[in-house]
Amino acid sequence: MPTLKILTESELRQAVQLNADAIECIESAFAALASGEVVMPPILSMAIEEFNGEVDVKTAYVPGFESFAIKMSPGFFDNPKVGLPSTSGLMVLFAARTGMLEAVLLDNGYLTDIRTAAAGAVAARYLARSDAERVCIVGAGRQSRLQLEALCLVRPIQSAVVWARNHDRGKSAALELSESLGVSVTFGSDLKKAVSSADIVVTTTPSADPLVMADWLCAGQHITSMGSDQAHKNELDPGCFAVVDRYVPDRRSQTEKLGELHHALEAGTASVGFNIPRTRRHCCRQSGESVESDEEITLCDLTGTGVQDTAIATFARMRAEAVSAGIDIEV
Ligand SMILES: NC(=O)C1=CN([C@@H]2O[C@H](COP(=O)(O)OP(=O)(O)OC[C@H]3O[C@@H](n4cnc5c(N)ncnc54)[C@H](OP(=O)(O)O)[C@@H]3O)[C@@H](O)[C@H]2O)C=CC1
Ligand SMILES: O=C(O)C1=NCCCC1
Repeated sequence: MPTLKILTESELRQAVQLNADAIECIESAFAALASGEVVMPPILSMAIEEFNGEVDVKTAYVPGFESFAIKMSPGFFDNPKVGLPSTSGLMVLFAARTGMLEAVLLDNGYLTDIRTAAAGAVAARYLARSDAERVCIVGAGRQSRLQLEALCLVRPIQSAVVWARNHDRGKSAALELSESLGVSVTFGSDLKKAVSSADIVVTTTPSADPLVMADWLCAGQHITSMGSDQAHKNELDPGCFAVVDRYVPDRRSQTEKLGELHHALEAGTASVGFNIPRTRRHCCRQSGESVESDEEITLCDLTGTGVQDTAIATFARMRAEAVSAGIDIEV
C-alpha cells in the first residue's frame, strides 16, 4: 500500500533555514529553468478582491528530479490587521515517474518565504556589485526581513534603511533586524533619500502604486522587485525601465503579465519583445549572467516560479527524511 509522508511547519522549519544551502537549491533551480528543460505551466491565480486576497497555484517538473511539487499559496494582505500572516498554504509532492502522491508539506507558507528570499540572494549574487554594502528595503513585512537576511549571506552588508508607510512597523522591523543581523538597520521616512543612498534596493510590498521613482536611481545600483507578483501590483515607476542597464526577469512570460515589466509595457517604457536600448550596451537577458560594470543599474523582477517550489519542497523532504521527521500514513 502506498505511504504518504506528512510534514508539519515546525518539522520543516527544523529541516530548512535561510542559509547557503537554501540559496544553492534555488540557484540550481534557476539554472535548470534557464536550460529550457523545465516544464512550468502558467500560474493559476484566483483574486478575491473583496478581501484583498489571492490564491496562487504553482508547479514545475524538473528533469532528473524524482518528484514535482504543486503548491497552493494564499496571500491575503489585510490579514495582519486581524493578527494573521498575509501568506500561508501548503505544498504537495508527487512522484515524477508515476504521478503518485508522496508527501504533504504543511508549511503554512514557510517554504515559499525561504525560496523567495533565496531568490533575492541569487539576484544580488549575480547582479549587485561585489562591494555592495548599503541596502534600502521597501516595506516592513515578512519578506522585508527575509530579503535583508538573505542579502547579508551574499554581500558584505554594513547598513540598511527600512522604509514603511506605517512608521511604527518600520521602526520595529529596523530594530528587530539590527539585533538579529548585527548590522546597522534604521528606519527611514524619506524613501527618495533611502533609495538614492543604497547600493541594493529591494521592494517587498503588494502596493498597486509605484513607490520607487526612476529619477531616484543611481549608477551602480541593483534593484530587486519581488512584491509585485500580480497584474495590479506595481512598486516601480515604469520609467525605471528607461534607466536600467540590465533587466532580468525570473520568468519573462510571468513578468510581462504579473511583474514590473507588465506596467512598463503598458506605459510604453518597454515594448513587446523589448530590449534595454542598445545605446546602454546591454540587452534583456535570462538569469545566470553577472553584472559587467560597477556603473550598471540592474533590475531583477521576481514574480515567483513553480521551479523554485519544486526545488525547495524536494530539498525540504530530503532534509526531513534524513532525520526521520514526519509521519508516514498508508493511503
Ligand atoms: N515574488 C515572489 O516570489 C513572492 C512575492 N510575494 C509578494 O511580496 C509582497 C509582500 O509579501 P509579505 O512580505 O509576505 O507581506 P506582508 O503583509 O508581511 O508585508 C507587506 C508589507 O508591505 C506594506 N504595504 C502594503 N501595501 C502597501 C502600499 N500600498 N504601500 C506601501 N506599503 C505597503 C505593508 O505595510 P502595512 O503594514 O502598512 O500594511 C507591509 O510592510 C506581496 O505582494 C506578496 O504577494 C510574496 C512571496 C513570494
Ligand atoms: O506563491 C507565491 O509566490 C505567492 N503566493 C501568494 C501570495 C504570495 C506569493
